[in-house]
Amino acid sequence: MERPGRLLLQSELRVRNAAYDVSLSRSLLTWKRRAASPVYHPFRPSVCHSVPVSEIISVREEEEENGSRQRDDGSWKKIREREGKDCRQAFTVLYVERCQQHRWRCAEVTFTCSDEAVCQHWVSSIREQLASNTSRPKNLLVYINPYGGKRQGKRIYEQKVAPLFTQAGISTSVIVTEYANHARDHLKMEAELKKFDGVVCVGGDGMFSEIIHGLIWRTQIDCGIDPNSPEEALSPCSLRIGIIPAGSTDCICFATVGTNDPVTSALHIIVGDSQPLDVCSVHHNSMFLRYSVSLLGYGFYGDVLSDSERKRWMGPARYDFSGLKMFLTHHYYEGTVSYLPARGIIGTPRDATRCRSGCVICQHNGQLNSERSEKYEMDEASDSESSGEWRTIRGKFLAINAASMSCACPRSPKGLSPAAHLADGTTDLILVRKCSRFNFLRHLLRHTSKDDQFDLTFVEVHRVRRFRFMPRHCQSDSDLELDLHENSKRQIFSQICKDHPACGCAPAYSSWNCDGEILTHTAIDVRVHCQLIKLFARGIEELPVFEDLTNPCAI
Ligand SMILES: CCCCCCCCCCCCC/C=C/[C@@H](O)[C@H](COP(=O)(O)O)NC(=O)CCCCCCCCCCCCCCC
Ligand SMILES: Nc1ncnc2c1ncn2[C@@H]1O[C@H](COP(=O)(O)OP(=O)(O)O)[C@@H](O)[C@H]1O
Ligand SMILES: [Ca+2]
Repeated sequence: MERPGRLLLQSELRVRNAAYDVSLSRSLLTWKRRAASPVYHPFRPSVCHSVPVSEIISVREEEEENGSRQRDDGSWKKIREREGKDCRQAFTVLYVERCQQHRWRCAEVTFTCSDEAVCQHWVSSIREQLASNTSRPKNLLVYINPYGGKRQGKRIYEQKVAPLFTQAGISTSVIVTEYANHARDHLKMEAELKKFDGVVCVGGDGMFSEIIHGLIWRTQIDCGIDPNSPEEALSPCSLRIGIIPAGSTDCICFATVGTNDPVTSALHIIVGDSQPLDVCSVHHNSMFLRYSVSLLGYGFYGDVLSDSERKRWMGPARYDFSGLKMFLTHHYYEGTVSYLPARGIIGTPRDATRCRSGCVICQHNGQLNSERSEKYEMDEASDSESSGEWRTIRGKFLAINAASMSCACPRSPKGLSPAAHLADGTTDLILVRKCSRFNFLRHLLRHTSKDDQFDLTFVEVHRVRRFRFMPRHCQSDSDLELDLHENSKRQIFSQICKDHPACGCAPAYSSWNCDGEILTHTAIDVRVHCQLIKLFARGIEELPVFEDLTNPCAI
């Protein structure tokens, strides 16, 4: 918590009929109960509270009449003045309150005072402080996917989010999508982005993917950069994106906020949080395919996704069903993975430290990255490939996963790569080699326990800036790329193929799961773009372990 600093206002006000010393500085609003009796009272509520000004949602004027509070719409005041009743002026401050498991709630406290001028002064001073905070959004462009998750996107937004935005004085322009890629194309071609301070995505990871595709594309076009080029340094997007979770996995929200809760996300948007995020670009033979921010998975996660798309009617449970099915199917995939290890950075995928709010590793590596790209711009030797840093692994794999963030989600609260960072310019490449069902189950189960899922002989993990994958069936004739249709026909064929090892594995063709979307090509080149986008989030907050000594109440 910040130090209180110079006081802007200090008054004696009442909260629920008790006298409080209330003070406001640029950083803190504090209310401290006046010592009425020195006798210890076990049931007396906490006597001192303080809220960072940055976490005040809004302030509203109220009036209190004989103990019953009324919202001030002017009419009450006139009647009261006419009748000459004894009234007190009041104002209510709405602020962020932290609950369990990283959830935030909107709490409120009402202060009363007998002097109208004092009350007005308080309201205007708090409003002034809020208005001086330039990181808060005033106009938002909201896209709702009515079709994602349990199809509750519209209801979630209207009931839980819109009232909070109204209270915080945020104006919105809301678009309920009518078809897939509606939001992406609207952002690419139509949206008047200058009018907005941010974009809100109500939906799952797939919907978020649409939003970033629209926004990144539009930003590059506006900056005169070719968004298709695999070698171009992309220009970062200035508009922040807020995620209101209303999908099936919602791992981007979970990994950046710590919970999948629409009210918590709305509050992070209102207070104007900012969290940069790495984005991977995926190309096939220099042709742009897609961007990814969470999981790029070939093999197991690709197959789970392909299979689950046909079971959308099951809702989020489709992933468990298809997960079990693909686990039992136990296919392996042959191919070559090449990667460029991330050099000069701090942090490894096996670290015990986690990416948390204000992560110093992200700050350090992000800085390093911008210095590197400046250097490379001046220096022609930007192709690290020529300097021979690339490494190549040929083999048989059950899964090839690249996690640009932890991919924590309710199914696996620590995620696919628990030590991955949101904004360090790298992705964690996880290779699960062909092994028995029993061993693969051990690996999967460790995603849900404290045990290290990488501490197994058939699993390896590398922190990389770039990687490539070439499936074996493309190596002989890479021009003969199979389209999705042919791919699935071959998969059926491979299931009945008798020519596979005795352990029960069947060699097969898979597809890439790219943030929940299936890629149309299997041979891909992936490159991480450090901190290309920003979210209305702050990363997962560290849970407090001891009393904060800078809290004025604790002194
Ligand atoms: C035995 C239990 C094993 C639990 C293993 C859990 C690992 C979960 C890691 C999940 C990483 C998720 C990364 C995010 C992907 C999303 O972009 C993407 C799209 O999200 P959206 O629908 O919101 O748009 N979601 C997905 O691709 C879903 C992946 C879900 C995978 C679930 C796998 C379940 C495996 C169950 C195996 C059961 C074996 C049981 C044997 C007795
Ligand atoms: N109005 C719509 N109708 C059909 N599909 C849509 C619509 N709007 C978005 N989509 C698509 O729905 C898919 C799933 O959306 P998402 O919000 O990620 O839900 P889920 O987490 O359940 O997959 C995405 O691929 C997105 O492009
Ligand atoms: Ca990263």
